[in-house]
Amino acid sequence: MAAITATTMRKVVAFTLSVSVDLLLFYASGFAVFHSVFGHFTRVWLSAALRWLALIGVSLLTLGVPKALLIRFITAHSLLPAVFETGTNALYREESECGQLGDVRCWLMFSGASLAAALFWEITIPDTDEDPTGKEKKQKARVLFMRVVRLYRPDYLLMLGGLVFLSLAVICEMFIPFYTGRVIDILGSNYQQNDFLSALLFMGLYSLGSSVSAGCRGGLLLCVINSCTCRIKVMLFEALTKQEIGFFETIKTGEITSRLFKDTTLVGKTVGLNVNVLLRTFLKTMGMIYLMMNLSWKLTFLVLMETPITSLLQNIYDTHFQRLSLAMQGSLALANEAANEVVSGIRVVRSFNTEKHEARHYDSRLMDTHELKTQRSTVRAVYLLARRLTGLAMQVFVLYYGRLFIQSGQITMGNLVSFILYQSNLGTSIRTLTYVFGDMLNSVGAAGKVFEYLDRKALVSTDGKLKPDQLRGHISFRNLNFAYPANPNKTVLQDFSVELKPGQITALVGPSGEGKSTCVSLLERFYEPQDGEILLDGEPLKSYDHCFLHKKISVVNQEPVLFSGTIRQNIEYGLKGCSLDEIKEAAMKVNAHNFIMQLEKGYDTEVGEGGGQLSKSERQRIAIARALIRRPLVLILDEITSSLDAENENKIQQSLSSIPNQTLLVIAHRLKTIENADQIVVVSGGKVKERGTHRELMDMKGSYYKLREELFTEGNSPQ
Ligand SMILES: Nc1ncnc2c1ncn2[C@@H]1O[C@H](COP(=O)(O)OP(=O)(O)OP(=O)(O)O)[C@@H](O)[C@H]1O
Repeated sequence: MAAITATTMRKVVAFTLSVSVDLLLFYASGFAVFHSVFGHFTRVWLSAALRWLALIGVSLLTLGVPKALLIRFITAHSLLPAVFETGTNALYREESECGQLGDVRCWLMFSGASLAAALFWEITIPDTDEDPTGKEKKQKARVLFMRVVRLYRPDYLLMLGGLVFLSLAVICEMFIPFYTGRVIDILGSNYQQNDFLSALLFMGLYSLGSSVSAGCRGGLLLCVINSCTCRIKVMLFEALTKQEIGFFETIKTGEITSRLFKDTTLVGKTVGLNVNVLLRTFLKTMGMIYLMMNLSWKLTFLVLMETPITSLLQNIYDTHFQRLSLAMQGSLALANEAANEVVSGIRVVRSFNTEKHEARHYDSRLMDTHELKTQRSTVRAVYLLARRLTGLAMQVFVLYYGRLFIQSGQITMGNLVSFILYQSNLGTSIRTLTYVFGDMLNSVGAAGKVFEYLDRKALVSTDGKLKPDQLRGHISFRNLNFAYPANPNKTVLQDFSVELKPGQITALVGPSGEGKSTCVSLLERFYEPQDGEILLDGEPLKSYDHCFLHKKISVVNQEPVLFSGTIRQNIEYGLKGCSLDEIKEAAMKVNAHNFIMQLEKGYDTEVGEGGGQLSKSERQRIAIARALIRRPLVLILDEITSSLDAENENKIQQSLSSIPNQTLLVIAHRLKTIENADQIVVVSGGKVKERGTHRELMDMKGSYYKLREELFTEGNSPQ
């Protein structure tokens, strides 16, 4: 407490001392005697230097080494009168009222302007000493921005048209307040019909020009934005589909979809919308400042003093608003996740009678969002209040000085009206500039995330080129060691070696979770093993062409996945130009033709989302038909029999065993189904525990034998 009081006291002393010293020097420099000794400009600049030295000295003595912001304020405060005076004289060949100094109103005005300038400096130019990464960040943002601009290349012509209309709209818009003031002047003084009509005509023409150009600008630029956004989305989608499976397991689906939907839209906006607004507002601001200077340069200076304060307010507001918006998005995503989970698992919710619990859970998540929304609205309300107050204060100043200038004949009433109209537009423009600049940095951030995915090279490469005319289908797993990317510390396969011979059936059996399906994933090249390799006809799997390989190797998984569309589309999935006869032949092999023909639209029946309108067995048979129609050289069936009844299982087994020279890999729990396999491999703890034919393994009385015994005693008769 005592420390706080001492610090406060020191600050009060420093402030009082500084104001006294500064005012003393400020008044002293106005004395006529100094004027006669040094001349006008020498006196002004000497006073500036003395005040700077004195203020820095006082700060050093009372507060220690002053902070950067304070030094900036002192510098601006000391030098501004001299700069202002010199500038006024150079531009208008006259001495300003403030040039005489010694006027406390001038002192206050310059203090306000200096504070504003120092704050503006603080916001716009980060201290590179304090923030060494600032420069790097800016450089990165610039590179990203240019990359986004290049994405617009196909639409450059449309964009150019949009920019031409943008400039026209701004130019026309700028003259409307000017002619409004002119009409007031004509009405107020001795009325001249011709002048009045011509002013009205010009006003009408400029309004029309501005509206037409603004419409064309908006239309053209929206076209550009839409086409670019669409292009980026497709590019990103393509890049995503090329990523390895591990990528999708380590990154949340929400993050991927957010980049695909939200960030791409933001990137599209970056150039199209923000640059449009930025350019338009910048041109308008410059034009307005020019016209305002012509109406009254003194009032313009006064109005411009508001700029840094507005920017500071906007900056503070944007920071808080964005922070809360981000938190709100996260909390909304959690609430949506809770709702989605319940909707998709509604059967479980109903059977466990947890409707009320889930409703409360959803409510609590929504309350978090609600709280954040309230905070965000409060921040906005405070910001709007502060902004209105600043604007109001400036309007009062302009009216006060405007009245003085009208009285002294420096400005007409119409000019003041035009000026006030420009002033309110200028405030909006400056706020827009600050906002758009921040928003553009945001969009560039989003672009960074999009490019990160676009540039990402899949860890499992698909660059293989090998496409031999003849392939036997001999697969060798050689000393594989593998851990999933999502769980790199757990080795799933250890020194795993197995041969799959052409024309033979190999069965992988073993307890659950021991690594059987992992072999299939590696064979499909979903992942890259950390050690060892998989060879197809003696060549590493990765050297084969991606398309070629997946035509030769087909997989039917435990959980068959169908896509919305017809049965026909699902069977011929990924193949071009399949005839209906081929589709029917594949369906017959898996005993699916009969049930398909009983459906109202036969092969053109829609299967619904994820094949939801079919039973699990029907889905499974269509999935097998989808694999068989490709006539694969290597067919992998991962636990497909669990959802098939005995009749379908027999039929499918007959069909599969009648395909000559096919390498068949079967993973099965129902050991009956694999008794006829040429080779049975027992997998345990990611290693090959036993291998041999059914007879050999039964005679060994090892793991395979035990497995059958267990299944038998559990009532799951292997026979
Ligand atoms: N995508 C994954 N990411 C991380 N770990 C995984 C992944 N898939 C499987 N695992 C783990 O790898 C181990 C082997 O799984 P795998 O699916 O190969 O077993 P499985 O023998 O086929 O079992 P099941 O007979 O039940 O299908 C398990 O411990 C499992 O938890």
